[in-house]
Amino acid sequence: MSLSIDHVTKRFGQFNAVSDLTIQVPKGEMFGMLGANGAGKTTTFRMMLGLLEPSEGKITWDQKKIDYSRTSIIGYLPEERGLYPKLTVREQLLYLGRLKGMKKAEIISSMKDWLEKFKVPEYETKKIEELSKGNQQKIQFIAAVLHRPELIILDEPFSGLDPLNVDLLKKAVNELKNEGATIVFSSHRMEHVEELCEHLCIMHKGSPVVHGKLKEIKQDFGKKNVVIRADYSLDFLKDQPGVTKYESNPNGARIQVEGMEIAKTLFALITEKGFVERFEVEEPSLHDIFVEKVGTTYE
Ligand SMILES: Nc1ncnc2c1ncn2[C@@H]1O[C@H](COP(=O)(O)OP(=O)(O)OP(=O)(O)O)[C@@H](O)[C@H]1O
Repeated sequence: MSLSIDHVTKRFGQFNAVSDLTIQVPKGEMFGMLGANGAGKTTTFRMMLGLLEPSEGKITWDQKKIDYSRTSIIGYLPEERGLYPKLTVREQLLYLGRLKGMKKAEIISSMKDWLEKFKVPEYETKKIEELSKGNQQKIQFIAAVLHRPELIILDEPFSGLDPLNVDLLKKAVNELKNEGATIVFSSHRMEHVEELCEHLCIMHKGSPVVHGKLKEIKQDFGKKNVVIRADYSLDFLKDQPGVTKYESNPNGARIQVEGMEIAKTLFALITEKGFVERFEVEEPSLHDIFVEKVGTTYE
């Protein structure tokens, strides 16, 4: 069972919001959709949910088309948060849980459980309008997963949350994944995706520019970053063959190299020169990969 997006294009008039996107999300995995504003993430999600019809291609879950309005296997956190300000958290979740076919006792028990996880059990009787924006977002997340859906689609779930709440939410999505849910989420922040996902796609102007397994994407890229700390200038390494980027800083330098062999050469060169406090070879970041592929920075 998997979510399959097969050569999907979405046009609004002459404009391609999504162009020839093909993605497979295996069951039980966490998939990250990255992209700057307007890259096409929300449009892709709306098509996944059946809220928009692709202009070309098809999207299926377990080989069937999804109809969000008639199924409870999906949980969706939309980008535009939509809760009723005058209702209490309990009333709001009872209402939304019933729409998903849940019984009152189930809703109450699941709600208490989630409010406890988010460390806000006292919110049950508070009105939505009394909560801060970030806390309303937690309630909306609870609304999306209350009924334990198989497929969870979260549009920018981390945006607007403080670091503590980002951590609570990461814990929550990991827990849902460990229980078997398939999770797709979008983010502007590469580090969230690097930390949480096995598979990812970076969208740029409607097209997938980096796509696949995080580990393989990094391996295939080949290049590595060498981080060196030393109390003398490392500028002599700048023009070494195989050095593709050189950034010095007050404590040393961060150098992009073509591969491990070049890193070893740099190591030999600097140990000849003097004492090295730190020499570390790191995997390239998604940001490095994106910049290389698209020739521009992501933000
Ligand atoms: N209904 C629509 N009619 C016309 N253009 C649209 C429509 N919906 C989206 N677009 C355009 O499609 C492009 C992709 O939008 P989308 O909302 O999918 O991007 P996104 O990656 O989710 O961006 P953000 O991070 O800002 O939410 C944008 O240029 C947007 O203006």
